[in-house]
Amino acid sequence: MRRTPALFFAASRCTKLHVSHRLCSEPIVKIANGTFYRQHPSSKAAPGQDANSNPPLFPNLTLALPSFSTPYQHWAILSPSSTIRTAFLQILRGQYICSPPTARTHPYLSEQKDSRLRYPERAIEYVGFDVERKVFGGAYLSARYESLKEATDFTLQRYLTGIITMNPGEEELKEKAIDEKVMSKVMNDLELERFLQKPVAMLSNGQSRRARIGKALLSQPLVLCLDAPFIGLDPIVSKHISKVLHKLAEANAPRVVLSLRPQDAVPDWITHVVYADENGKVDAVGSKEYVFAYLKKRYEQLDNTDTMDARMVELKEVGTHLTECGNFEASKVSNSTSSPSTTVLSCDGYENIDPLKVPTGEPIVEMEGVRISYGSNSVLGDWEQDVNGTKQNGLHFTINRGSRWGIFGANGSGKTTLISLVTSDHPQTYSAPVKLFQRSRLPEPGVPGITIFEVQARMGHASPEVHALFPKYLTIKTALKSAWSETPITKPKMNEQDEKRVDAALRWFEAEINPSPKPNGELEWTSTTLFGEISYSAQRVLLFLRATIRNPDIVILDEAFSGMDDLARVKCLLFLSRGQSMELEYTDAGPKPVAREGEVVVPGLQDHQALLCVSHSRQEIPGCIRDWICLPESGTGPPRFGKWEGPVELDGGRWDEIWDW
Ligand SMILES: Nc1ncnc2c1ncn2[C@@H]1O[C@H](COP(=O)(O)OP(=O)(O)OP(=O)(O)O)[C@@H](O)[C@H]1O
Repeated sequence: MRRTPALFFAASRCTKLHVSHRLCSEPIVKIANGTFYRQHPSSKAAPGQDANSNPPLFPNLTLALPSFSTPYQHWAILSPSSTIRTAFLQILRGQYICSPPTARTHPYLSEQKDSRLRYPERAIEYVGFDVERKVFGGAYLSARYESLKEATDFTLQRYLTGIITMNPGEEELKEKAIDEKVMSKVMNDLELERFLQKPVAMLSNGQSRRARIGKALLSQPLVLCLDAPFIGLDPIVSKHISKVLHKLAEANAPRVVLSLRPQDAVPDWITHVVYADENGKVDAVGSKEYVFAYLKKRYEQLDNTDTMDARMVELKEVGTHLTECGNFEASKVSNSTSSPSTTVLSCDGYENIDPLKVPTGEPIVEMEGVRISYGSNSVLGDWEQDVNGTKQNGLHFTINRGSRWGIFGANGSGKTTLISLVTSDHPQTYSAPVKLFQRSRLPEPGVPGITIFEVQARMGHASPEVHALFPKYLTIKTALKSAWSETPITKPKMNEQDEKRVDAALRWFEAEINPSPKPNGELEWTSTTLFGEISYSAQRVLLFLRATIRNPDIVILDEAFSGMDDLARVKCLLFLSRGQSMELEYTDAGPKPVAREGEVVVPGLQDHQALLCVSHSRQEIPGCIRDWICLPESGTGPPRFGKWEGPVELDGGRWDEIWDW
């Protein structure tokens, strides 16, 4: 797909038309026919580095981000690739090499009296949400729950002010003092006041997300670039944050630029969009209406073509998901059901009403009246629950072999806390009424307690916390093999069949993991490429494989798909359910699972396994989930439980049940 000169003309004309009464105010960022590179385009590839590892990004980009405009201009970058989205935001802040160098300027910044704001990287703040716990010092789940605080466990208040030394001197306090009015406005807007005295390591994902936006706002930049700000936020908080951002953007305090994934609903207040493909080529840029009309047209043209590749499918999805209430899955189902002869399958191979029931076995996790609180703050189980017709205190929750659970609830409702009781990372697993594999952590008369090693050997766990702490210096192969070891850095205990599984999975996912994939099936790259060298999305894919490849008794996927590129996520979901027995075929109706001939070294989920999945995004819910629990916000009653007869992807009503809409 090419960007045409006509398209560019239309886009720039539209940009100009929208800057009406303040025509004289200079743009904050102006790019005129610029092409960008990670390294200097004339620099030679380092030994061992692929010569194509420095491709041109956003070739011949023309764009102006106004300092003021009437009507408003609020920009977003949309791309299926997280790397491209991030690169775009960084380019706005003066990062990456621009060719020719004069093609990118920041005219409005040179007018600034405050010298700090004359530098693009200071005037234009970037907040990315990759591996965010690391920013907060990084703590494994167990450490998050220890009551003794470490020196790095500074409070949210200190994090926000940047005063993180043990005994700050007067000078530091003065230098970092924040205007009270600014502080209280930001705290108010982001609803952060009640967490100010909490150590940052203890904040939930959603809370820490808001904290990071808050910190960026306190430095009072001219522009705030938010990279995938809605990942991991529950739908209600997402809406709230979106409203807050809209208000800030309207006041130009600061201007806000968002990066969005194709499956994200584009907030209604976004007026201008850059759509770039996964190689960094801009397909369309300009007003939202213009870009969407363009994508829609492409979408309709695609409807008449037979050949589809992954990129076309991606574009098609974007073209059908244009507004905040866009729901392309629903339209896909209603379109497809018009032909009764073909059975519609979710992208991971499930029928809308799934005729196959996985037999459930004995309980492997039993919670009978769990209540977790910190001091006077109860975070889980502060309710009366109906258990077989009688009211009982605390959380009563049983997970059987073969069951597939979705664990939902608003940000801060206790999902990760619940998971930490299952993984035994929470110190209160010892005292709380929790049984794992029918044994308590502490010995009981005649029954030895279950050890942490035994528990963790029987589970596979992928989550943002695991990701944040995963050693970046391991090779891809060692990282995956660590599924068979007690910690990522200890020697795995594997047999020949296990080794075969590792190779099969890495071959299967080479396109998603290897930064320079070669379709020759060789695996040398897996021993020469490091975990830290692959993209964020690729790291997520690898950690997903690490959690599932052994077919352990319990698979825990806590926000495991968030941050994965779209097509990688779809492929992982299919692999989770079907292993190598099915593959994706790209058709004009989207990616479609089809049976595959050939040896299956890695199968999908087995009957002896239980699956626990936590996510806020409908696209990330595996099609096999049949039971769900929705945890309440503190003080609002017991959790709600429900069942689905088929994949949530094929019926939007199932998703609405959870959020009680
Ligand atoms: N060690 C701790 N001390 C005090 N409060 C804690 C501690 N750990 C977690 N919390 C609080 O417990 C509540 C539940 O947190 P949890 O991370 O389980 O929520 P969550 O549902 O997973 O949220 P999210 O969707 O945002 O990830 C939050 O309010 C969090 O701040």
